[in-house]
Amino acid sequence: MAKTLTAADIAKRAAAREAVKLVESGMRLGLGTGSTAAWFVELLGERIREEGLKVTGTPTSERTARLAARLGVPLVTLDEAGWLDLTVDGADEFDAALTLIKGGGGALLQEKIVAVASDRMVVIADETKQVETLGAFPLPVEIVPFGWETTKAIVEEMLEDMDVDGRSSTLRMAKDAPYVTDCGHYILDLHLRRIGDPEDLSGALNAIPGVVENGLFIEIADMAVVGHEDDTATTIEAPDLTEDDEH
Ligand SMILES: O=C[C@H](O)[C@H](O)[C@H](O)COP(=O)(O)O
Repeated sequence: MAKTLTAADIAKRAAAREAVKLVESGMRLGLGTGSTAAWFVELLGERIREEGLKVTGTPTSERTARLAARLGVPLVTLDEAGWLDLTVDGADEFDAALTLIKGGGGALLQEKIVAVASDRMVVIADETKQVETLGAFPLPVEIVPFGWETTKAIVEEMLEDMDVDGRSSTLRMAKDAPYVTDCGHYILDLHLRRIGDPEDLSGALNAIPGVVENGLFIEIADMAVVGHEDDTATTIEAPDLTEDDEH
């Protein structure tokens, strides 16, 4: 029996359906992670099967790799691809500048590596992800397991000097043990409520030795495709990207 789609599923699928139209034969694609990106992979698989579209996919997580393989999307690693034409991925929040919070599904590090190695990054999301100011969604930060409690304390101390409203953080758990990313790291979720200066915060986080990467994607997305519950989608271009196509 076919699964009944929720309003959110319809909106996510609408965004993915619009984004999959951007794919042309011969493209090397970056494949995002999460429930919205999964719609894109599914619709891409459909085009491959029905139109004989020739593309390669570079997955940003083991989850996406499994899904794409099942749907018949030919997979290559980022190093095999060398560079990507287009990456399509979801987001937990995005603002008018197309600054994103990502990592709710724990894949932020590979997602960022893949996105910056792409000529074009398109974010797909339902309209609930669009915010005026980032920060209601806890900011994921990927950290090294060694000394993680010390790293957590340093991060929280650093937050005292940042333009944010909350300063607590929690180690992400998977049942009774810390959640471990595909790259073997932990994730700290920062409960900031409001991020006044994403660039400042991102720089300060990444300057801490135990921090591997944070979930703020700044000037990486070129376009957002926003899906709506009535099964339509609208697009938003990034306002402030330089002329240079490559990130
Ligand atoms: O780590 C996960 C990714 O950044 C996802 O793209 C993000 O969490 C959005 O996921 P979803 O489309 O399921 O809301």
